[in-house]
Amino acid sequence: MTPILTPDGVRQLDARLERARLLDLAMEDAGRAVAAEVQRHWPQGQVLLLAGGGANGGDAFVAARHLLTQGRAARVLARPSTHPLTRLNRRRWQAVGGDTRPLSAAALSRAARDTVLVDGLLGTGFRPPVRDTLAAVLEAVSAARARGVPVLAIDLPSGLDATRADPPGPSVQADVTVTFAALKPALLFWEAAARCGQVVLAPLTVPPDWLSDLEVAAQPDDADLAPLLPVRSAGAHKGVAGRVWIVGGHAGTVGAPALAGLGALRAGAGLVTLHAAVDLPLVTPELMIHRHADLPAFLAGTAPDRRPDALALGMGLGPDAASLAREVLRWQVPTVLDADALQPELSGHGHAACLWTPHPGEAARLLGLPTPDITRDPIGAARALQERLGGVVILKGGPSVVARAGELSVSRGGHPGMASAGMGDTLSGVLAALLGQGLSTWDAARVGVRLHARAGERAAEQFAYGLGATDVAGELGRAWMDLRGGSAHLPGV
Ligand SMILES: NC(=O)C1=CN([C@@H]2O[C@H](COP(=O)(O)OP(=O)(O)OC[C@H]3O[C@@H](n4cnc5c(N)ncnc54)[C@H](OP(=O)(O)O)[C@@H]3O)[C@@H](O)[C@H]2O)[C@@H](O)CC1
Ligand SMILES: Nc1ncnc2c1ncn2[C@@H]1O[C@H](COP(=O)(O)OP(=O)(O)O)[C@@H](O)[C@H]1O
Repeated sequence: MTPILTPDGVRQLDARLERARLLDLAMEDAGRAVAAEVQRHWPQGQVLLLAGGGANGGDAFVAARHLLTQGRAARVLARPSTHPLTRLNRRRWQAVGGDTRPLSAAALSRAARDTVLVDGLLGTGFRPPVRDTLAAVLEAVSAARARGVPVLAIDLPSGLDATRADPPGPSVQADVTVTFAALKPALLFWEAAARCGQVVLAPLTVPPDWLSDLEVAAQPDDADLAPLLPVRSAGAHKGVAGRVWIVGGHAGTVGAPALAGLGALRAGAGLVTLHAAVDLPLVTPELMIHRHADLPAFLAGTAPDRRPDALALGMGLGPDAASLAREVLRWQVPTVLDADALQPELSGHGHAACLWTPHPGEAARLLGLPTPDITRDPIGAARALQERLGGVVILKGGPSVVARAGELSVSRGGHPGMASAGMGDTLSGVLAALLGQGLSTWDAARVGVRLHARAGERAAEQFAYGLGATDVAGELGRAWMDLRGGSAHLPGV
């Protein structure tokens, strides 16, 4: 029987051939980018490339060919492959005189001396746990690195699951990771990111629609955020620069609202008032402090024209936080809900100008999940929180994820020293200040987390260890100028 293509069949075949051609071009781009980074970071000496059976291994063969033709001593240790493009690039490598030996832990240990190692074993197609003899190979890579052999990972270090923020088992520690087309969660978050070393994002010359229907999150540059910063006109007075309330504090946690107030002040709020049922410390004389014998009655009785432009509620507020939150949510004023106000019973009571700011523990409480489920997949968790709570959600961490309906953003920067008590309180004040100066909830969230992270980076230059929330608040003004592009000069001033 002889097969015949219908007109539709001809068109489908054309589309398949075009896709195959694009995949070949993409692998060529990927391997070329890897070779370029090897040349840039380690311009001398031998290069030993490890090729797994999938397309990650194909990238290694392409890189080896480019390195060899550029005069570098390159060798490949490879797993058998059934992947057509990987097999094609293995033949192309051999056609330029390239040498391939079978991969084993023993062969790797013998060869990995006075060389640069390129890890093309497992990429985005890896599903944990590591099986076969690969676990021993990963150990041999670690042993080589411990002897001082530098490691460059292709797309992501082998053993990491691209979709997860935590290493699922043993994985390669890379000095440099060259990734393609877009960042993956493993390259961004917590411990997995720490395995990647310096991350280089290499573009691929693929059609624009290659990623557009896949992309779920974006990481804004400072230049994207700078135009969103509020600008104070020359004739401004304190009444037009945002009247912000901070509602928080309880016996034992009176510092939390004070830190939020400081954050609000340093983020440019014109008038910041703290409302509490207990005495708050006057650590910042610019803040106005009101103690209320009956805080619920005070909030319930606040007439619409006395309400603030924005508020943050929950920092150290104690067990009444959820009922107080319900009261202020009725006002429909831009509101940051943090800490004690992050209770599951508030689901369905929010509004569009509501900004929820859980850390992973609070996110776990809101979603009724164990905390490791949140830290394993911060992007998925932020999306689930937003769907449940509405408005905009910031899932705090290193880095933080910002979610609104249908859109996700991952912040840049920050510092591990920011993992200290009170840091989130300062952020809630910053966010309330930005809302009070007229930013939308989405813009306030993205600008606020970046401003806070940048201030943390700056403060860490002085107090890398033992970083405190007040140190970070003190750097907010300089962080603001950094985001603006280094200029203290405001338009029209
Ligand atoms: N992003 C882009 O646009 C581009 C991406 N590109 C590249 O493609 C890569 C993805 O390639 P991919 O899909 O072929 O998968 P890949 O990561 O090589 O893994 C498959 C191999 O791993 C093995 N394996 C799996 N699980 C395992 C386990 N538990 N334990 C042990 N082994 C296991 C599996 O073995 P098998 O199951 O077949 O026995 C198979 O051999 C991507 O990371 C990037 O480098 C560029 O080429 C071009 C543009
Ligand atoms: N490792 C880290 N890298 C970057 N930022 C971090 C890191 N750890 C914590 N942060 C930031 O510090 C803040 C901590 O907030 P949170 O846990 O709510 O503190 P608290 O409840 O004590 O005020 C968040 O904004 C978070 O993004």
